[in-house]
Amino acid sequence: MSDFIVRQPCLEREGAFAGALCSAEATGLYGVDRPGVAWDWMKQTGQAPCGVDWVRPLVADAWMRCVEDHALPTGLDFPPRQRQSDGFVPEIDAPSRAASGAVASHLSAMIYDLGSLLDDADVTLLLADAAGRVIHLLDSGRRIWAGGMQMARIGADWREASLGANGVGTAALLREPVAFAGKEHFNAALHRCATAGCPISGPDGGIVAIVGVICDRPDAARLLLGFLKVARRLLEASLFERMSCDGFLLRLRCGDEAGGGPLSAGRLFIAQNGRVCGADRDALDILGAGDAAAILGKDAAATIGVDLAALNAASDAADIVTLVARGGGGRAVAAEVHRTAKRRSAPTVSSGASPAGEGAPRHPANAFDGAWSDSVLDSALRKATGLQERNISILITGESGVGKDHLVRRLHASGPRKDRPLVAINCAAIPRELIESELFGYEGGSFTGARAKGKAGKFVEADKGILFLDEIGDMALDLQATLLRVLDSSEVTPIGSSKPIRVDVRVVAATNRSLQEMVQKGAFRRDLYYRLNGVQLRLPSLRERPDRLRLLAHLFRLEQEALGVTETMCFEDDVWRVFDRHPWPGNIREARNVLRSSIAVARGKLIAIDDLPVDFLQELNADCPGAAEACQSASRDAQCAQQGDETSFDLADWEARAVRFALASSNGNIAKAARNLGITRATLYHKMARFGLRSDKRIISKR
Ligand SMILES: Nc1ncnc2c1ncn2[C@@H]1O[C@H](COP(=O)(O)OP(=O)(O)OP(=O)(O)O)[C@@H](O)[C@H]1O
Repeated sequence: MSDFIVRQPCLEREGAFAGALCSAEATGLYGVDRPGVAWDWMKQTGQAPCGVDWVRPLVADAWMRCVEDHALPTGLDFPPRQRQSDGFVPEIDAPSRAASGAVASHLSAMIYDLGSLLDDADVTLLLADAAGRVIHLLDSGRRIWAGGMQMARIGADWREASLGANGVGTAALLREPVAFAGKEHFNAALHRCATAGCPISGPDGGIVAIVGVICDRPDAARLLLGFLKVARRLLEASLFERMSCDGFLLRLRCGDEAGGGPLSAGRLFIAQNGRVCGADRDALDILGAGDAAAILGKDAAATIGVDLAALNAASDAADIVTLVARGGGGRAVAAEVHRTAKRRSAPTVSSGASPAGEGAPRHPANAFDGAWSDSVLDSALRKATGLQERNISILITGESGVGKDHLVRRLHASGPRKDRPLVAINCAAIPRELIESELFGYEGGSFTGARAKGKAGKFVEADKGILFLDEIGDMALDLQATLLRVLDSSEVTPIGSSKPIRVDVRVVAATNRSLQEMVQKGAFRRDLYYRLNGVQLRLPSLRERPDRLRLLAHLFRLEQEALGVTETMCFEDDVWRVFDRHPWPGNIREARNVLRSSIAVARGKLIAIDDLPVDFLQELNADCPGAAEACQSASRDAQCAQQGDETSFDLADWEARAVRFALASSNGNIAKAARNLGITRATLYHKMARFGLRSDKRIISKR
């Protein structure tokens, strides 16, 4: 195709302009892939076409910047620019520095919710910081690009200067919604895709993030852009909801009082000093403020014609005020006025109007605050708290180890019942014959072996608090009927008593089994299922979570703290690759164990693949060559160790690692560590002395 173009004189201007691409119209070629022709020409000549109609002006400008400003190579499939020395951990951490922890995590949670709208659409939804580096990524990145893994991952750099013109990076640079289709992308690696990006503004008008979509259908670019514009409204409205200020909230009405009807749209905040300190996109549109900077931070009296005296009077009299829109010849806009006070604990959502790009000055809220917030957990927690307040039963589902119990504890700690008891009962762990007495209590002497004074059941213990029914799928069928009765009547009758006791409990149930399937098979009562399943919150498995590496990095820090490691440790790049590809059947529980074990076993600050537990490596798919080799080598090592082949394996070293690991995982408990190792305590003390280990947490502080 490229040869063809160069040999076609009609595509190039003659004379003084030789070498420049002529207009597409002038060629008389119709039905050709114009961006494709222009891109091939750019590949051939190393120049960006300028002032011609082969590509949209937006694309031509972006290509020009790529060639002239960013000095990117033309006609290639190139990886995003990054420092070769960058390891995996900096790649994960870097973007979070560019976005406020609170804002990024709030948006990530929202993205998670939006992602569910796109479940079957085969698109990848991402959130990037204001410059264009990915901080959250959802769904089918892998499916779309088998070969594009480097880009479809958290930490990837989508800035135009790094990856060439693309929806996300160019939207960040231009600060406006942008979509690219197929060969409109500067980088050949993106030619199979459509990419779109849309900047998200905070209430103060500054860009806080870019929401982007990638999909493997180049013709879907416009559609993606439409979706993103809707998503932007939702995200910005939700950021506005989080804002608070000492002053006034104005709810604008679109039309004049006579003709506007009940339609109300647009909100803005005016602070006590009389300045406009926040506005949503609708308010900016209604007030004709094309650029947020035209009114944000400005004196309200001077810009929209309303002063503090008018606001005070209107809010006292529950009256409306009239604002003057800047555009449309000073059109009058009616607004309700509400006095507001700053929520002292509210996280700031201020973004600062920091321009995209490296080295741009940043508002303090955009600086990395070191806090990691689990967007999945936060989103579930938000939903659960609302449901709890409305007395709706919550059923938490998800594989073993995904954090169902953890979620309930967080829900209790942060919810309205935090000063009341949280009573957990594991329905799988209590013998069938005892569960009724455990749940409902009994009167003294009501059965053989019963305490003389009787016992209050879990329902009574949990009165005014939360009762957590874990592993509910394991409850016997006949008991399910009794449980349903109690839930419906809010009364329990202890065994041996005829006096019902009224209880006020919020019930949260959890299971890793499919209750729906159990209902179909008749193993779980349908009526109880509906009673418990007011709303179902499904926690995803670790392998499904696009942010798993960030979560692992966070858990890694937690484990180091728990083990009292004082020096900062990190993983080799290969280890992160293994973590990324691992199926994690034990989910977060497994992750914490693996991280703890590798910290304990590692000999230096850098943790390598052979510091990972062998069984963990064995769980890996064979398609992860590095890990498979590591796994083989670890198994070989273990075999050699068993066979006493000291030429290829240092047995003492292996033994020392095993001892350190056993001590760390038993938290310094000698008896437990010895049991786990299958040796006596005396032998363990002997070995500890030989390896210079102590029984407290300091054993794992690095040499
Ligand atoms: N978001 C999280 N941050 C830190 N630790 C977590 C998180 N979620 C879970 N964990 C930890 O992972 C381990 C397993 O979590 P949890 O017991 O809540 O899982 P589960 O889904 O209830 O498992 P099971 O179904 O087997 O009972 C616990 O040690 C818990 O503290």
